[in-house]
This record gives sequence, C-alpha cells and structure tokens, in this order.
Amino acid sequence: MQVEIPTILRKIVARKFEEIEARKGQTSYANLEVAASVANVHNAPRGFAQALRNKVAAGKAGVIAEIKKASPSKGVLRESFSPAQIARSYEQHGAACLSVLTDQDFFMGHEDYLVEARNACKLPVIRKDFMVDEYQIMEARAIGADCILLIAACLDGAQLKAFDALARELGMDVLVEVHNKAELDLALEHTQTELLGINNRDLHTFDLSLDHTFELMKGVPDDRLIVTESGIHTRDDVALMRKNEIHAFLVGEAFMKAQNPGEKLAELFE
Ligand SMILES: O=P(O)(O)OC[C@@H](O)[C@@H](O)c1c[nH]c2ccccc12
Repeated sequence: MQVEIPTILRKIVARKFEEIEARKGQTSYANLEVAASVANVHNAPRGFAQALRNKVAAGKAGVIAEIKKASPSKGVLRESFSPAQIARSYEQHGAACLSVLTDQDFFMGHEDYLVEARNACKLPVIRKDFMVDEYQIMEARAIGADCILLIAACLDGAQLKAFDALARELGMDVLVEVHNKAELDLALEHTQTELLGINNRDLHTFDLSLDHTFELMKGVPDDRLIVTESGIHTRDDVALMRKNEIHAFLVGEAFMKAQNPGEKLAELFE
C-alpha cells in the first residue's frame, strides 16, 4: 500500500472538503444555481481568455495580476490590504486580468474580496481556490467570477472533465494548472480549455524553478495559450520568458510586497 505524505496541498484539500460540507449546510446548490443565473444577467462573464489573448495579439505581455494577502509558503505578504484599491491600481497599469484568492484558511482570502475587486474595475477575474466539488464552481459564477482555476495535482481525469464542462456551461473560462508531464497529459486529455497554466512552484514541496515552464511547454499544442505561474520577480524573469515565446503571466508575490502593486506591474512589464 502506498502511504500518502501529508504535504501542504493534501492538507489544504482535506480542509477544503470540510469547508464545502459546512457551506452546503448554509446555502443549497439549488440556491447557488439561481444566484449564478442572476449573475449571468447582471455580472455577465467578461471574457478572461479573450482579454489575455488581446494583449498578446497586440505584442504585449498578458498579465494576470493577483490579489492575495498571504500564502502558506511566505506568510502575510501585505498588511494594508484593500482589494478594490489594488484592482484599480492593476487596471491602471495595464493588467489583462485579475486573480483573487478566495481560500480563507491558508491564503487569508475571501469571496468578498473577489466581489470588491471586480466591482472596482472592468477586468475579468479568476477565482483562485482549490476546486474539488461542483458546488464551488457554481459558487464562483454566483459571486461573479469570469474564470476558475483547476489544479491537475488535486483532480482526476473525470473531475477535470466534469468541472471544465460545467464552468464553460456557465460561461466561464478555465485555467488548468499543471506542474509536471503526467499532469499535463491528464489536462490535455480531459479538458478543452485554451488556457494552460504551468506552475513553477510545486504545491507539495514549495520548490520553485522557472525551468518547469521551459520543460513542459514543448508538450503543449500550439492552439493553447500558456500562462507561466509563480516566481516571476524581475524584468529579467519576464525577458527570459518572452524570449522563449511565453507571453502570459500570473504574478502575485512580487506585486503584493510592493508599496504600489500597479506601479510594480508597470516596472516589470513595460
Ligand atoms: O506569488 P507568485 O509566486 O507570483 O505566484 C502567483 C501564483 O502563481 C500562485 O499564487 C499560485 C499558482 N497556483 C496556485 C494555486 C493555488 C494557490 C496559489 C497559486
């Protein structure tokens, strides 16, 4: 028998199942469905993938700028934390999209932060969380998310397929995140999404290397847009990616630690 090591990712996922059970006790799936259809009228999806594509087609970097107060690897990243202010600052300085952490226990995130950030600007927003149940996908659209993240490291093929299909049915885009070849193959086999995230950080160990992007990109079909995720801190990191034909980025820490997140974005990407 294989013994499962309680890595950080496994701890997060175990906790996530408890959290979802508690939520189901408060709001039924049927209620979320109603809220999602209301959201499709008043907060129609803003076209997350398209916004990224537009930047890249214009010869620019497509930046998904992240709003996260803390992370399990680095602790609190930012004391003064106003999602609306940060969202406007990102928009002003050329972000294509926003990423908002909604996980409370490990990232000090909240659904309200997504709502505040999205209401403060016109950018499409991805709900950044650990999706392990359809309930969370319906909830994502109900709170106005334009895209969801699916992490291949914590899903099997059947789940990837079902969650990807549900998200699209609701009008959202999907960013499928992989970290190694096995996960990439799984993602390509079971999802249709045009956005393929390569996480440079291993969510089991926190090891980080930009080489993951260069190793895995070879196996990605041309019609997918690759998003390099995590560990982008300098103009040199950006230049190295762009030299290798990677033009879409997901950046959090470097912006969150800067006094002015939007100005930091401009500094790295202009
Ligand atoms: O803060 P960084 O190193 O710039 O990374 C951002 C983003 O890639 C990271 O927050 C992330 C990537 N995949 C995730 C999955 C869950 C939570 C967080 C993440």
